[in-house]
Amino acid sequence: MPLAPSDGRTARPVALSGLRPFLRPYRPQIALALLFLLLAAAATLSFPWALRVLIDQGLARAGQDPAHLHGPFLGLFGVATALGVFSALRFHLMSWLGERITADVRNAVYGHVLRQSPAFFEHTATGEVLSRLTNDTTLVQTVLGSSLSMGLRNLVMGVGALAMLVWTQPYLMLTVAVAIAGIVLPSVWIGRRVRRLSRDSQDRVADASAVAAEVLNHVATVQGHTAEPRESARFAAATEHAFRTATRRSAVRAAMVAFVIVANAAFLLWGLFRGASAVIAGDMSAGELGQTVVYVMLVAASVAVLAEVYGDVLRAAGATERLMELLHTPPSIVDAAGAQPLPASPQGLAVRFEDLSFHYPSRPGQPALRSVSLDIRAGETVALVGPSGAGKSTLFQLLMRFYELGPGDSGQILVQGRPVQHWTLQSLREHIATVPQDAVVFSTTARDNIRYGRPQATTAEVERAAEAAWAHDFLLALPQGYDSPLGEHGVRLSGGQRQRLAIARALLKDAPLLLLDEATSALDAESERMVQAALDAALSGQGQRTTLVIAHRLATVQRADRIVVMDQGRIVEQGRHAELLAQGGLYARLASLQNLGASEHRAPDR
Ligand SMILES: Nc1ncnc2c1ncn2[C@@H]1O[C@H](COP(=O)(O)OP(=O)(O)OP(=O)(O)O)[C@@H](O)[C@H]1O
Repeated sequence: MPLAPSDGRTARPVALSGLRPFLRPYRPQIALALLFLLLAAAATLSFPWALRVLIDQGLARAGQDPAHLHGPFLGLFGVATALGVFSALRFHLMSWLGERITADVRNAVYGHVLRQSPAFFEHTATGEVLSRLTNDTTLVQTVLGSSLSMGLRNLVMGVGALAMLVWTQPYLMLTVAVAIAGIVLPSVWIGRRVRRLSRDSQDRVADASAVAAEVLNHVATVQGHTAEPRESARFAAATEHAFRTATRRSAVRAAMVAFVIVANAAFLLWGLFRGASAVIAGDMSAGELGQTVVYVMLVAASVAVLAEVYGDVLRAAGATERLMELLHTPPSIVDAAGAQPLPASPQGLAVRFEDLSFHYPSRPGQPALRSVSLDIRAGETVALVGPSGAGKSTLFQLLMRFYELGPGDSGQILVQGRPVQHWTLQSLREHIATVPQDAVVFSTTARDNIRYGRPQATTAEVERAAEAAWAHDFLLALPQGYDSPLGEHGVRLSGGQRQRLAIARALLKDAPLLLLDEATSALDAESERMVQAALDAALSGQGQRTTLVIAHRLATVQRADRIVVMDQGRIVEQGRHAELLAQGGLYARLASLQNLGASEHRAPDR
């Protein structure tokens, strides 16, 4: 299922309700934040009223000793202090909530995405997921941490100021309502256009980042082709586009600011004029006029803020929708009802493929396996041999349950005599160690890289595994030995070293089933012999573990109890090296073409 485009066009504010489960744990903090919000709003609203009292009862009595003003002014200062304290508390609590809830959402989405099967990542780009985890959560955080709090404060204040107006100047209300509509409606219209342009400008920035990410990942290739000026120009074109879109947005926004200021001023001046006329005519006291003006200003300001906040709320609703979509995509491969943990199997796992036919979900028309039947005893070492695309890795993928049989598939996989789904996913994968063809090195220390499959392993165990995999010496020679950081932000390992590290990792995991994909990449003779020696160690577990190895070298094939030859998704031959050579079939042909028949094997000197 492809994910929705991340433009928020269809989002409605109700989409924010997806966040409800994340708000629930923080109900006390939310209640407290609302209380401070109400207290701060009450303090603000009491100001204009105090102003009227001051003007009418204080200033109006000209010629008196100003000492009687001390009390009211001190009172006002008290209100201002309360306003400051309550606002600060509200601000801090709301920001805390915004950050906390966003962090929770981010962790939940990441944890969930990590459980998705490889098929999910075939149709969802990693960049898309990352953008949701960063950009969308940031949008939600802005709204929860600031816009929503601003909106609520202005809503309370706007409604409060309106109520005070109705109470003190009911006849003015109609005029105020008309004026507000005159300011708000055009603002909402312009606001919508600003939002669209904001979205465009964000997309253009994302385009520029995409260009940069690709180029930086392949910077050596770019420099090798002396394409730096071309790439700079391509990036500059993308940033220029982003700049132009952003400029258009700010121009529209500037026009909107001008309109709001002028319209507000016109409305206020007109009100003041009417009010001043009423004071002169004796229909209204000066204090009442002052109070009314401030209330009207409060109403107008809060309406303007609310219109702006609404835009943010819509954008956050879109972001929430996209995050919830990720969070609510169930992983396609999960434990079956009543799945059992796979019991410890010190003699290795027995594996059986029964008349297995399989298509990858993205290739329903092309079978990757056709009626494969293979019985592997516990403790046996089986070499899989065959041309590229024969289906060897597919057997591994299905054993690990990275893919499940779909509607057009048939047969089954048995582990320890039970269908693979009988066992819990976690226990199944805990019982399998893998050495992929392209060994993955994480950007952490060498020690942690080896410990990846068994994080609780002791230092001595790590070193023993490294020694068996012929990795100890080169690891010791690194600048900080086993503590040297590797990978992207550390030491770069050679292809052969990476493979030995991956073998050490698998040996340390010490699982009853080892799935080994022998690397085909060309290594120099010395490196090749080291890798071969490491493989020997991995393959020496006959009787204690079952090993399935996708083999490309004679030495590996010869160590196997049995060789299974695959072609176009089928098993075409089975037997031992000499038997298969004698048969003169596909194996004999492959052996003469590849180094299967050629490479000799001699352990390197330690
Ligand atoms: N994720 C996938 N989605 C769709 N098709 C796939 C996928 N992985 C492999 N295939 C296809 O399934 C078939 C079997 O592939 P598989 O990787 O099992 O071959 P292999 O024998 O391991 O080859 P190699 O030695 O080159 O790795 C091929 O036709 C391949 O293109």
